[in-house]
Amino acid sequence: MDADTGREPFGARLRRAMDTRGPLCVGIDPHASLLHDWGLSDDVAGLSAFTRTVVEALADRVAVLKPQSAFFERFGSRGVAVLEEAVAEARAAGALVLMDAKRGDIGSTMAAYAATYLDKDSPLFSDALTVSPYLGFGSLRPALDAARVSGSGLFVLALTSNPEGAEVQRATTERGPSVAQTVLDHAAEENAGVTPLGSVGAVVGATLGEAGVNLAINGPLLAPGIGAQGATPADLPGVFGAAVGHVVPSVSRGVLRHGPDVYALRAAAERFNDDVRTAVEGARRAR
Ligand SMILES: O=C(O)c1cc(=O)[nH]c(=O)n1[C@@H]1O[C@H](COP(=O)(O)O)[C@@H](O)[C@H]1O
Repeated sequence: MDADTGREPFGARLRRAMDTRGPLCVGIDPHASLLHDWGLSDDVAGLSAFTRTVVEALADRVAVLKPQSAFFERFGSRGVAVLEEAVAEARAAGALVLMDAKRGDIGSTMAAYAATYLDKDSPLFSDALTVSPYLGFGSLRPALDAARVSGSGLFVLALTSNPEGAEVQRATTERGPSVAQTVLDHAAEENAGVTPLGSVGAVVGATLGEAGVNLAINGPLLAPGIGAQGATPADLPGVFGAAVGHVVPSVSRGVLRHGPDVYALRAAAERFNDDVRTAVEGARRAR
């Protein structure tokens, strides 16, 4: 328990969930093409049916569910209402909800985003939030403070899975290290001394081949890019090296394409979890 908040911090809750349920995070990304493939209409009714099915299939068994806010926002306030319901239901069923909204703004506006996702009285209150540090890591301070108060987590974009990210993230700072390394160093400072795992995570794409940065941040490493973007669980040891035990591999379409059958969705998630465990264990034995 955190002495100040009385709530178990996100990092500790995530570590336990990864150890008991497996490390996989499944993204809830209701693409129009997936709604079509599931035989659903591309409207709020289709969005709602899709989201309920994913939550019913997976919230009681995977460690993390990651709704991608954009796919809900595109339907306006009624889409956001579907998102609110999904967050509450997934959390009630035992999944940790990572809201993928990639928020980032100047401090005072960032405080409003923090109130939206990291205040326990907000309708969109989530266990963790993805944030962008590209207005300067310090601009995230209101979110870092709010997360600490509510026992929530943050995942800060460091090296994203898309090829366009490199021109910003691999650029070197005046002090020498890359921009991404500077972000990771800030995350490490936030997590210093925390056990068993800090609550400030970083996003590092599974597609990178080799991260080429120091990933020892004492926090979770969200690894998107598995499945539809071409990476596989077997790539994880090569990308993450000694930090692979802290990796939360994230898959959206690679699991969702197996719906709408709930058993097929469960089987797909289980296969990814098994493949990740095999890859991580193999890397541990080889060390
Ligand atoms: O933060 C993320 O989740 C994220 C970061 C990143 O570097 N790359 C990335 O693809 N994502 C998200 O992860 C999901 C990937 O979806 P799939 O490619 O279908 O597995 C999408 O919701 C992306 O927005």
